[in-house]
This record gives sequence, structure tokens and C-alpha cells, in this order.
Amino acid sequence: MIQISDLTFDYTGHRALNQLNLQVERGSVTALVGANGAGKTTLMRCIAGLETPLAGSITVVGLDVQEQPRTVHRQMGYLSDFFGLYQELTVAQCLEYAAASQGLAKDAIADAISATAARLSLSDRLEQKASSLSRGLRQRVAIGQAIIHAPQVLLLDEPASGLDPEARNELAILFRQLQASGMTLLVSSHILAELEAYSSHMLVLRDGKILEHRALHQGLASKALQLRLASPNDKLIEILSAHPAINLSKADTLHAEFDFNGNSAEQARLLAELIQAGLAITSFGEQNLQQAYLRSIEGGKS
Ligand SMILES: Nc1ncnc2c1ncn2[C@@H]1O[C@H](COP(=O)(O)OP(=O)(O)OP(=O)(O)O)[C@@H](O)[C@H]1O
Repeated sequence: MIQISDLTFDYTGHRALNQLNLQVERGSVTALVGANGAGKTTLMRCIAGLETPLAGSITVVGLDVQEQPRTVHRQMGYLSDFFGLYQELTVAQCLEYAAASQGLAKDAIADAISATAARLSLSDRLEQKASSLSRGLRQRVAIGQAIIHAPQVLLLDEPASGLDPEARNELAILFRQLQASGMTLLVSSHILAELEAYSSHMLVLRDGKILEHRALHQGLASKALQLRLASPNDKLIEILSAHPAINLSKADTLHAEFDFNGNSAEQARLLAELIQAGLAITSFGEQNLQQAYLRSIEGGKS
């Protein structure tokens, strides 16, 4: 759905993206993560055709972003990290403006507005001015503007920043619905617990390079697991290291993170074996996104 080859982008005196190669699958939701300045916004702006790379190519739905930006924009929605709404417009006018600028036919605009408003639970706000909306509602209107033309790809830069937990949860539900409708999403955020609620893939950037890009929780042959004990046990590392299906990545006497080669039934058997071996396990399961991210970052340090 998105294909990037040898992408390099320079700001004056600073290389923000360095020879990136990437393929984003159709229908996936990719969590774009990385420290401040890693290059997330720059990557999104390049995919959206808002920046001209020094080198490399980006295709979206098979179209070259540099060569056919307008055609690509018909298939793409983009929410910038610092978006603005026209304060004096009503919600309906904001959506109408976005629909018209995306080239929707005049007779299709009214239907697009009501469908988008319904999708975002904004139907009862259509006559309200943007200036009178709460941050969460403004965010919804901005997302509505980005999806009014039913794009195949949606890029969202920090969509949940500044939102309260309830509004974030509503966004997570919305993103899952958009994915279920066949949309491909690329979402950046620093709040990993929130990305975890809806992401299928994790893409870690560091200093303008891809540190890791992989599927999350999807019946992988090798799973990243973690366990925690009720109290320290000197034998933990020894027991785990001796297991043929375990590749230990991090451990002390209380906690361990490791790759396990096996399916869910084998994972259940592993847990039984470890308890049998005398380990008082209080937590056992797949690593969450935060743990996977930290592990990726630690692994990438040199
Ligand atoms: N307009 C600009 N001119 C010069 N350098 C820039 C400009 N915009 C960004 N940079 C630099 O490029 C690098 C990548 O910035 P970018 O905004 O893409 O990172 P980011 O991962 O989105 O960061 P954050 O999480 O803080 O939003 C940073 O070192 C940043 O300082």
C-alpha cells in the first residue's frame, strides 16, 4: 500500500531521514514510534507529498507521490500534528470545505458530510462553530476533514495529544473501525499504551533510520514474551537459558524478557513447565508495545 525505497531527506545542515526502505501492508495500522526528533513527522510529510526528498521514491496505492501528488491525495488523508480549523466555520462547513477541496462532486458532498459526521459522532454538532468545540471534538472534526473523501490511506501525526483518556479511547475505537473498513493507517504517538489498543505493526525510527518494523501479536512463529516472579530466584536465568525454544534477551532474578519459538498451546505448556520447575510466576505473557519499543531502542544502541 505504501512503498518507500532509499528515502533520504535533508533539512539545511541536517539529515532527517537516511536511506529508508519500507513497505506498509494494505489494511494494517502501523504505530510510528521513536524519540523526539527521530524523523516521524518528516516521514509522514514525505509520504503525504508535502516535502521533496533529496533521494529515493515513495509510492502510495501504486502511484509515485512526487510524480502524481494530486492523484495520491485523492486516496490519502493526513492529519498534521499541529492542525488548525477555521474557527468561524461550523462543523458542517469545515467538512464541506474539506470535501470540496478534495474534489468531491457537488451532489456527493451532503451525503459525505452526514456519513462522516455519523462515523465521528458529530451529527448533533454540525451547526456548532469550530471555535466553540472542546479539544477532543476539534480533533474529531480534523479527522473528519482527513477522511471525508474515504481515502485508502490515513496518516495521523500525534492524533491523541492533549486528549483526555475517554477521548483517546474513543479515538482508538474509531481507528479500529476505520481499519475494519479497509483503510490503512499510519499513526505516530508517544503514548504507547494508546497505540497498543489498535496497532497491528510497529515501526521504530531512530536518528532518521528504521530500527525495527514488525507485526505485533499476530501468531508469529517467534513471540516476544515476558515473565515476572513473586520474589527473586537465582535459578531464573539458568532455567530459561536451558530451554531449547527460548532465546533470552533480558533477565535478572525477578524478571525476564525472551523470544519463544512456539504456538499458543506450546506457550501454555512452557508456563506449566516453568511453574513445575519451581518458579513462582505472577505475570507471564506477550510483551506490550512499551516493552517491545524499549527493547528495540536498547538493542539499537551501539
Ligand atoms: N524545518 C526544519 N528545519 C531544520 N530541521 C528540522 C526541521 N524540522 C525538523 N527538523 C529536524 O529534523 C529532525 C526530525 O524532526 P521530526 O519533526 O521529523 O521528528 P519527530 O520524530 O517527528 O519528532 P517529535 O516526536 O518531537 O515530533 C529533528 O532533528 C528536527 O530537529
